[in-house]
This record gives sequence, structure tokens and C-alpha cells, in this order.
Amino acid sequence: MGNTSCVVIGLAGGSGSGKTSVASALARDFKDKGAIVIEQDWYYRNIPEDSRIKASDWNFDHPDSVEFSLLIDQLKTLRKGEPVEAPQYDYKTHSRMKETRRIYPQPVIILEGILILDNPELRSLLDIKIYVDTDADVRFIRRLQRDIHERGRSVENVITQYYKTVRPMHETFVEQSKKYADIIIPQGAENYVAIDVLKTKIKWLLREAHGR
Ligand SMILES: Nc1ncnc2c1ncn2[C@@H]1O[C@H](COP(=O)(O)OP(=O)(O)O)[C@@H](O)[C@H]1O
Ligand SMILES: Nc1ccn([C@@H]2O[C@H](COP(=O)(O)O)[C@@H](O)[C@H]2O)c(=O)n1
Repeated sequence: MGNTSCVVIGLAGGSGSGKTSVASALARDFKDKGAIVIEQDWYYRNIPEDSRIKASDWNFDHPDSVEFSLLIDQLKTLRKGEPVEAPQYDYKTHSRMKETRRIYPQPVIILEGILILDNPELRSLLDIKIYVDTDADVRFIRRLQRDIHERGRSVENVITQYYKTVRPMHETFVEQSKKYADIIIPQGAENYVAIDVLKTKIKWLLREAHGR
């Protein structure tokens, strides 16, 4: 563990791999000790205000689309035991919300997002590095359903974006970050054995830090 008393878990993997589901399962299990999930997606930059730039042409899967400097600063602040005002993001308007969300430091901090293991500085702040590994066809089907039901997208829109940016960026940045993982979880939150192993390790790190 780093020089602080919290355990920071980084969860990466392709879009639709099950990161959010694994993060929620872990947060539920450590609710009594205090756990918080921070999403990389909250830190998306706004698309530049230029009428020629269309959201449907924007690359949301390149590391430059995320304000990692702010995410790293806020994670360091939380590790020091201080609260942060985390940004919030609206997928329907492709923009940051006016409101922020106050996040208080917790013994267990779970950071999830497609590029969490790609960024070297962020990696150095993680106590446990996880990659959720799910086949591309399954990820695409899940994304298609989710983006239509929850993110206000059409079938055409999801397919075009997948070919244009999601798939190539996954191959260039996400898939190659798997090599930095301490644990690779196939099947996401359904992999109860992997989740149990992970829980044991987190408990061990917490005991080491707090004697509990
Ligand atoms: N094991 C699973 N079986 C079926 N659907 C799943 C499973 N895991 C996740 N999903 C669904 O797939 C979608 C994407 O999962 P999510 O956990 O949000 O992935 P990610 O955060 O990696 O994009 C969600 O709608 C979720 O309910
Ligand atoms: N305005 C936006 C912002 C992001 N995306 C897509 O979200 C994906 C990451 O979120 P997951 O929950 O799937 O990990 C990423 O692949 C972006 O393409 C978007 O479509 N629109």
C-alpha cells in the first residue's frame, strides 16, 4: 500500500466489460468499512465549442478526451484524507454538469474506467490493478443495449461510433494496458471466485493499514 491508510483499487477493461458491475459489487461488500466508487467518465472534457465539431465525430476513447490531471489531483487529495468536488458527466449532452459531487475519503477507493491502467501516473497510485476481460462481441451487445436505454443513442449511432473510435482505441490503448494488471477477471461480476480473491486481498491490506 502507498503512504496512506486507504486501499485504492483500479478497475480497467473495455467498454461493456463489466467494470461498473464489479466496482458496485466490491463497494457493496465494503460498505460497512467505507467504500467509494470514482468513475473515469466523470472527468470527460467538454467538446470544444465549435459549430463544425459534432459529438458523433468526437473520439471519446482516446486518453486526451479525459482530464486525467484533475482525476490524479483529486485522488491524491483523497489519499491525504481530504474531500474533493468531483465533476459529474451527462452522456446525453456529452458535457460536464454544472453541479459537482462532494466525495469524502474512504478506506476503500475504487477507480473504474477504460483507461485507468493506461496512465502511468495513475497506475503508480493504485494498490491493486484489475483488468476485467470480456469478449468483444459480448461487450458490443451490452454496450448497444445500454447506450440505447440509458445514454440516449440510436442503433446506427452506436455502430458507427464503435467502428470509428471505440474499437480502434480499445486495440491501441485499452487492450494493451492489460499487461499492467495484477489480476485479470474473465466474465466480470459473475466471476464470484475472482471477486472473493479480490475481497480477501483488500481485507488483508485494510488490516495492515488499520489493524482491523
Ligand atoms: N455478467 C453480466 N451479464 C449480463 N449483463 C451484464 C453483465 N455484466 C454487466 N452487464 C450489463 O452490461 C452493461 C455494461 O456493464 P457495465 O458493468 O456497466 O460495464 P462497463 O462499466 O465495463 O461498461 C450494463 O447494462 C450491465 O447491466
Ligand atoms: N459523451 C460520451 C462519453 C463517453 N462515451 C463512451 O463511454 C465509454 C466508456 O464508458 P463505459 O461505461 O462503457 O466504460 C467509452 O467507450 C466512450 O466511447 C460516449 O459514448 N459518449
